[in-house]
This record gives sequence, C-alpha cells and structure tokens, in this order.
Amino acid sequence: MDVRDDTAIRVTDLHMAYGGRTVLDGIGFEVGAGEVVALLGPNGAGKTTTVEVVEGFRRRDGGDVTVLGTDPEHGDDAWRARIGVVLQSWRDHRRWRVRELLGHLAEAYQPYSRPGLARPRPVDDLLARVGLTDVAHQRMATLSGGQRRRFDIAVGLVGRPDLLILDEPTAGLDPAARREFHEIVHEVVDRDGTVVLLTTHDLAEAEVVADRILLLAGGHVVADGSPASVAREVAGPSEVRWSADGTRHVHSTHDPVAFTRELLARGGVDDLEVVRASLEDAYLQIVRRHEADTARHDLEVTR
Ligand SMILES: Nc1ncnc2c1ncn2[C@@H]1O[C@H](COP(=O)(O)OP(=O)(O)OP(=O)(O)O)[C@@H](O)[C@H]1O
Repeated sequence: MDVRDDTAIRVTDLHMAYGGRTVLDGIGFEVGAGEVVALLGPNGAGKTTTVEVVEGFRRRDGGDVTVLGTDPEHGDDAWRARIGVVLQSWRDHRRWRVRELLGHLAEAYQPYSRPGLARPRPVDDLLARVGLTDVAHQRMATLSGGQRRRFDIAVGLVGRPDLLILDEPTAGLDPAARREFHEIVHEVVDRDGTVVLLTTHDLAEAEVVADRILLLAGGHVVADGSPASVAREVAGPSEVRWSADGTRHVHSTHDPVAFTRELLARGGVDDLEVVRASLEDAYLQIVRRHEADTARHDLEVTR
C-alpha cells in the first residue's frame, strides 16, 4: 500500500482508562497522505497514550484504530518496518557506541526495501544529517541529553518510514537542533511522502511544522484544523497598529484586511502592523474553557 493514496491513521471512538479513570473518552481523527499532524494538549491530556495505541505499544480499551491499513494490535514485522517511532525517552544501550547501535537497528529494515525506496537509510549520512558524526564512535552513555534526542530522531528515520510518530521530539534540543529537526521533517515529507504525527508543547513548533493541529483536552478532541484556522476559530479580533502624523493608533477588528485597505486609502500612514490572534491565545482559551466545563460538570455530578 502507498500512503500517498490512503488514510494513514484512522481512529474511531477510542476509549482508554487507567485504574477506572477515563483518559480518552471516545476520540476520533484521521491522518491522511502527506500530512504532518501535531497532537497538542495539557499535561496528562492523553497524547502519549494516543500515540502509543497508534504505534501498537498499548492495547486500547475500546474503539477502532487502523494504521497503514492494519489494526496496530495485529501488526506484523512488515507493518512495523513501515513505521518510525521516537518515544518520549529510552533508557537502554548505554554501553553501545553510537554508530554501532544505529547500524544494528538499521539492519532490521533490510528485508523491507521496495522499488524506489531503499531501506534502511545509509547510517553515516543519517548521523551527519542529525549532527552526530563527531560522536559516532562514543558510547551512548557519554551523550548529552540533546545528543541523545538527536539519536532518537535518527532511530525514527533509519527505516525510511511511511509513517513517523514522534513523542515530544524536540524536548531538550537547542534552538539550532530544533530548527534542523523542522527542516528534516519537511525533507522527509517532500522526498519520501512520509506521514508525520508528533506531540509537542511548543506551539511555535506546531505552527512551523504541522499542516494540522489536533488539540486534546478532558478526553476529547476539542479542536482540529490548520494552525491558522484553530487560532482564528476561537481567538478574538486582530489588532491593527499604525502611526500617522506622529501619533500612534490601535484598532481591534475581525477583518484586518478590509480595515487596512481603507486606512491606506485615506493616506498619511507612516508605519503599520497587524497583530493576529496567536495559536497560543487560542490554545489557552480552548483549554481554559474546557477545564471550566469539566469543573462545572464535576460539580453537578457531586451534587
Ligand atoms: N501506565 C499508566 N498507568 C496509570 N496511569 C497512566 C499510565 N500512563 C498514563 N497514565 C495517566 O494517564 C493520563 C494521560 O497520560 P499521557 O502520558 O497519555 O498524557 P500526555 O498528554 O502525554 O501528558 P504529558 O504532556 O505530561 O506528556 C495521565 O493522567 C497519566 O498520569
């Protein structure tokens, strides 16, 4: 199957509970060909739980999940070979050397090449791409936190996956490595048609890297759309700021394009800035609104 022609991930009515406490209360979403989707939400919202179910690392309590045409609970080696995974943390392999370990992991992908898609990726090229060439012969235990994270990203990419799933991939990366990671994501999407699902707490990152945002809160998907559409959906008006004749002016409007056009037609504007509602404003507004709803509901239940 070519993910360019199909839905890579389909989640329907997914339920998960730990010790009787519901974490996912019937969530549903799809990720299509060529998409980069960022899963956002406050701590404990169930992002890791969701990606672990999608990866086949965790059994679900209810609902249907199809990933690359297969239920993750029944995925075989050939299915797994098509999915790259970057977990939130690994605690193993301390004595292995960096290149040796990546080479060893890469071997598992050898049987799964297909015409036009050689698996695995050449290990030295990949180490160079993630900036680890200089430490290629060091032991894993000697890597810094950020170097370890770069290694994790290399592990996710080594099999040239059709679907790449990353749990907080840039946590602990310095700004240069973070930007480098964003470029790598764009590269694999453009060159290999890889579909990407990632979790992050960095809204600026979500805006730069994702085509679509899924916001989880209180066990539900509470927003689903492009970063710009999610920001527009809930956040207030934009602000137009300008100066004319040495005086600063500010005006709030839901239609900054029309307002700006009118303003410029009047003339005399020396300096102009449009400040749109940010994704961060929208995120905080949606999550707060959701938390208030949940608190109200809990109160009604205990009465
Ligand atoms: N194995 C587990 N046993 C019991 N509770 C768990 C387990 N894994 C997760 N939880 C709980 O389920 C909820 C969701 O956790 P999850 O890690 O999926 O959230 P998250 O959105 O990824 O959070 P974060 O942003 O903090 O990483 C949390 O309240 C967490 O404590």
